[in-house]
Amino acid sequence: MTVRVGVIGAGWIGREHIRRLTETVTGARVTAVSDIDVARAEEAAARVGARVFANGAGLIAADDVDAVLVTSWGPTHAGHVLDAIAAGKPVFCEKPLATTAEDCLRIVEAETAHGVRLVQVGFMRRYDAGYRRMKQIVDSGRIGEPLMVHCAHRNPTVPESYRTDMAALDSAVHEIDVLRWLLDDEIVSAQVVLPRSTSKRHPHLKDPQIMLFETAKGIRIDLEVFVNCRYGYDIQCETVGEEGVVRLPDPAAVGVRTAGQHSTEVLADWVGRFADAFDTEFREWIADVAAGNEATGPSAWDGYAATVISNATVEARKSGRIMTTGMKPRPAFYGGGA
Ligand SMILES: NC(=O)C1=CN([C@@H]2O[C@H](COP(=O)(O)OP(=O)(O)OC[C@H]3O[C@@H](n4cnc5c(N)ncnc54)[C@H](O)[C@@H]3O)[C@@H](O)[C@H]2O)C=CC1
Ligand SMILES: O=C1[C@@H](O)[C@H](O)[C@@H](O)[C@H](O)[C@H]1O
Repeated sequence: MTVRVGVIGAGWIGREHIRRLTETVTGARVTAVSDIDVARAEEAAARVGARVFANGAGLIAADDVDAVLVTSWGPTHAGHVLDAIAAGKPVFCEKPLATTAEDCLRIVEAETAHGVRLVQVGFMRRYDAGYRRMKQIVDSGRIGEPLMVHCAHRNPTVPESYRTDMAALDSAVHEIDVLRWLLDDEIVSAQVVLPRSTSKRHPHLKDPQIMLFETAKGIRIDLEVFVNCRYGYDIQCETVGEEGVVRLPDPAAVGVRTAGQHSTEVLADWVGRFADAFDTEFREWIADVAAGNEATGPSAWDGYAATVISNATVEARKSGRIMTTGMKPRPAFYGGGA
């Protein structure tokens, strides 16, 4: 069966995913596109022979849309995801699932009432080969019980529209999700320490930031988010256990020896760094939809958890205090226990 996908939001990542579903993933076809910028929707749709819809609701209701991909701006996600659940259609939502905990919980409640998992959230790092290998090693017990995790999330630059809160909401949210998954543990508190800001930032921005998280088992995580590091897009992660250390590999790159130096390339952005992870993420999603299976990737509950923790991180920075996340207990529908 070819899965007919409708895409809401034809911006940067929407166009990337339309290309991916058309050229890289087998068993999928983009049949519908909607964007509040109609010219953008028309251009993206014309490339793949899809129909253009004036709004997300019309696209979700269309007979030739089997599954929905939401790649619009964060604050619009909840409405589209809720419409897809109401229509009983699988929906892949780019991060964040929703920008408020309340909206995430509305989605969780709607999906639970529906009774089958329809929602998958776009936390693609869980599909990265390096993170997957790290998880195998942590789970195998080879490094003993994890005690600490040291991470860095560096972007070369960000646009002027990037605000200080986005270091947590837009960037660190990826570590927040992938570390909950890697450690099979919950983040219970957040703190933010602000070093001297780089002179290379837009004046309104606090950059870099050091985020400190504690998990329910007492594991300590330190995360440097530095979005004007200039030199490239660089994601680092090292888990320290009682008997060893496991470190995320750098992406494969050839070594160049010339002019008295030995160098390897640092990638420029998340598009290249996580290209393979995005491909795997979509292959698995399409395979699940085609087989009529429940969604198996990051769930609406994971989306809720990431939003709660990233919002607590923003509050921690603003207040200068350690903030507990105040997360609700995980419902049985999402694998929670008594
Ligand atoms: N997984 C990842 O690594 C990444 C995820 N993202 C996420 O993807 C989403 C989109 O990001 P970008 O593509 O960078 O933004 P963008 O601004 O390039 O594109 C968003 C598009 O959505 C459209 N749009 C906004 N509201 C809409 C609505 N209600 N209905 C239809 N279209 C609407 C806009 O006109 C725009 O064309 C964000 O939630 C962002 O956090 C973005 C980059 C990387
Ligand atoms: O999601 C993403 C962007 O929105 C964000 O701005 C970047 O910092 C992340 O690395 C990227 O994966």
